[in-house]
Amino acid sequence: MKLAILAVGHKPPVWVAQGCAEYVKRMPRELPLSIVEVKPEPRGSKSREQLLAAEKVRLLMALQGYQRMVILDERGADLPTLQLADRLACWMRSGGATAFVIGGADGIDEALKQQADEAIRLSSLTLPHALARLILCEQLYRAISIVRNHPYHRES
Ligand SMILES: C[S@@+](CC[C@H](N)C(=O)[O-])C[C@H]1O[C@@H](n2cnc3c(N)ncnc32)[C@H](O)[C@@H]1O
Repeated sequence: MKLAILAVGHKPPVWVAQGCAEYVKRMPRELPLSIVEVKPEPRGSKSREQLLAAEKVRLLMALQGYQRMVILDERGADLPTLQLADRLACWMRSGGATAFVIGGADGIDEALKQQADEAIRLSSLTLPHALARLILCEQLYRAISIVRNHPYHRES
């Protein structure tokens, strides 16, 4: 099964890119993780709805070929790490590529959110999208480590 993070945004800071690259590299061969950057709509005189609608079109293009869409949203469901690992194992059994969508500075279009299979949050805090990307990479690596009984994750 393949995983991808579809992130609305330009190149993140170097420390985010390096951190993400490290976790992408650590992912096992049977669960490759890629990061796809989706161009943000240029900010200007457009309304938030117009910006998000334009970004939605680009996200829908990028989502082609993925069978499962998981939206990252601070208002999404709480998914503790062990539950994320359970969910990941379940997705791996069902098969199909999974895309995680991270919005840009203004978030994600409401209609696109309604189309998602799941909406999860990493915290109840609003995170900058680059940081959300890095945390998600680490949590996906942690989750697959749990699934494979790798000692990266330690229970207290
Ligand atoms: C700066 S935030 C956008 C905040 C925007 N005001 C909103 O209403 O969603 C950019 C993106 O980062 C992700 N994000 C930010 N905080 C998050 C959190 N606590 N959990 C999951 N994703 C988060 C979401 O995908 C969000 O669309």
